[in-house]
Amino acid sequence: MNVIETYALTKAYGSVRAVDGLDMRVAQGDIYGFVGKNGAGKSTTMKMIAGLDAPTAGTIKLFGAERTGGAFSSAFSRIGALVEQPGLLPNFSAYENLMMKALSVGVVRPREQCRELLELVGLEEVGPRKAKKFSLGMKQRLGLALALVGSPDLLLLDEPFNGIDPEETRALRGVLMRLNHERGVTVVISSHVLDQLNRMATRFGVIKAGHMVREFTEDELHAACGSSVRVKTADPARSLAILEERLAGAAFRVEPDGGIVISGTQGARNATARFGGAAGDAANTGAPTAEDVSRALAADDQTILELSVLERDIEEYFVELMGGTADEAADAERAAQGERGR
Ligand SMILES: Nc1ncnc2c1ncn2[C@@H]1O[C@H](COP(=O)(O)OP(=O)(O)OP(=O)(O)O)[C@@H](O)[C@H]1O
Repeated sequence: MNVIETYALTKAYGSVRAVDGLDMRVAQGDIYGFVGKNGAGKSTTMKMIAGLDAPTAGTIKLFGAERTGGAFSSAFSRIGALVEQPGLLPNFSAYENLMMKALSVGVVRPREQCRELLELVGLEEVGPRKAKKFSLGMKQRLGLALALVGSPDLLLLDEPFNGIDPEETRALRGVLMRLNHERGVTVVISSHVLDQLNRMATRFGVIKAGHMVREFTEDELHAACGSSVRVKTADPARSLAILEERLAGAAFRVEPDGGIVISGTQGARNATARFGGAAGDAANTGAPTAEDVSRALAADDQTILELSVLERDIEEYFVELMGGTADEAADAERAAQGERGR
């Protein structure tokens, strides 16, 4: 079941379309990495899904129930959100912060839940210390605990790793993975820093200028980024037909110059559409080797003009989809590390 579905979701601030016709699908049990450059529209999307902002147009379905415009939906009670600032009461302790929220949302046995949440996020020892004295990482973890009050089924986290050091980052990642594995909580995490998402996300959505560029699973990511073989022959259409027949299970993409790229599942449909062939549902069984490709073509006397093995870096792949350059990605990573060091 999909926990989140958006259809042509749009948010305009005056002439700025922060989110522009976004289609998004998050399935139950996903850890969904929502990736995009600064200003791509991640926060605005998260706010609309959390019910903190109303869409200008489009539809949001939560847990299968539709809502349009800004209408309230009971689905919101199943969502925990850490979007923008954690919203802590600075002069209260961690426990008091949690208790206020637990009482305001009517949690049954609030004391037990608050103690359990403090333990889950590793803040059980902080005692009466006021939240304003906490480190950034501790504030993030308390923000996460607040989002978890009421035991939500869906957690929305906007840039949760921003500004926290590597140790805190690891601790936070561990908590999120436990929530997902042990309690089946679906987690959506937005970030422009790939490193953290890469280590935990099971699905990804890449947003660029307010619209979804692509959604894919972890396996599809690795298939797209694994090594692949590129071959150019004198008769690309015939060569493609031969390769599809002899290398069943691989995926094929035809480039504008007629070069055929053989890899995992990515791009299989392009090849099929272009030559009207029948690539079928190619499962990712790993890319065939250059030898496999040349042997298959040689058996049919195809003339090979070029043959090469391509390696693709995961970060480069994301940067391509997000529409940036590797230098920009490196700058963003340095900026994030700077914030973490402060
Ligand atoms: N309240 C607002 N009023 C006007 N423009 C806004 C508002 N909120 C967001 N925007 C604009 O909408 C676009 C998308 O912003 P958003 O914060 O959703 O992006 P983002 O992907 O979360 O970026 P970041 O990682 O920097 O937070 C940006 O151009 C931003 O300047």
